[in-house]
Amino acid sequence: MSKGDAGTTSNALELRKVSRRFRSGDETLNILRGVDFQLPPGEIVALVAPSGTGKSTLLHLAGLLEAPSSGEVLIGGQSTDRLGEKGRTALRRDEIGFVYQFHHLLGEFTACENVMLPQLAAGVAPAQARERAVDLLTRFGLGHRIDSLPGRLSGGEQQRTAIARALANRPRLLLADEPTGNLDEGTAEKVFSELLQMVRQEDVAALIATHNSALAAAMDRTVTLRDGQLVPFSPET
Ligand SMILES: Nc1ncnc2c1ncn2[C@@H]1O[C@H](COP(=O)(O)OP(=O)(O)OP(=O)(O)O)[C@@H](O)[C@H]1O
Repeated sequence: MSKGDAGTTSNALELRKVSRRFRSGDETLNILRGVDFQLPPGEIVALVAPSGTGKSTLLHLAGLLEAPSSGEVLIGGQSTDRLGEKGRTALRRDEIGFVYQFHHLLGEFTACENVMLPQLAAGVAPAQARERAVDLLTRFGLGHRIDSLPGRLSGGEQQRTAIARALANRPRLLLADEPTGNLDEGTAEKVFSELLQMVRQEDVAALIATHNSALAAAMDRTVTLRDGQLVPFSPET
C-alpha cells in the first residue's frame, strides 16, 4: 500500500489482541496479554512503564521485527500477519522509522550518507536522497556536520543524525525506544524536544518509550503496560 492512497486515513499502527510469550526454562512468560492499541496518523504517544514489563517487546512487534504469539499487527490499515519476510522488510523500510537508545550509525559513512542510505535502499535517486538528507540534518542544526563521520560527532549530534535517518523515508510511523536514554540530562531534554518538533513537522505518528515522565508529558497521550495490557497512564498506575 502506498502512502498516497486511502491508507493515509487509517491508523498508522493498530494492535489487535496481541500477545507475546517467551519460554524461560520450564516457565512460560506471558509478557503481553491481548494488547489492543490504535495510533491514528500524526499522534505522538509516550509509553512509560517499569523495566521488564515489555516495552521493547511491544516496539519489536509494532516494528515487525518479531511476530506476536497471537493477535494481529496492522500498519496503515494493512494486516501484516500473512506477509512473508520480504513483504515485512519492504513495509519496515518504507513505512516505519526506528530510533534506539544507541545511534547505530555506520561509522565509515558520513552523517549525510547515513541519512541517504535508507532512501537509496528504497530506490530514491542519489541526488534526491542527498537533498532530503541535507534538509533534515540542517533542520536539526547539523548543516555544518553533514560531511562528518559519526565518530567525530557529539552524542547529541549522533542521536540527531539517527533521528534524521529514521525520518528519511517519510515513514508513516516512528518507533523509538528510550531515544535519549544514552545522553546527559540537559542534552537529552534538548534532543527530545527537537525530536518532537521534527515528528510534528513531518506529520509522523510516533510511539516513544521513555522512563522520563517529564518528557512524556510533552506528548499527546501516555500509555503504560499493566499485567500485559496497554492502558492509559495516570500517576497512580
Ligand atoms: N527473547 C526472549 N526470551 C526470553 N525472555 C525474553 C525475551 N525477550 C524479552 N524477554 C523477557 O520479557 C520481559 C520484557 O522484556 P522487555 O525488554 O520487553 O522489557 P522492557 O520493559 O523494555 O524493559 P527495560 O525498560 O528494562 O528495557 C523481560 O522479563 C525479559 O527478560
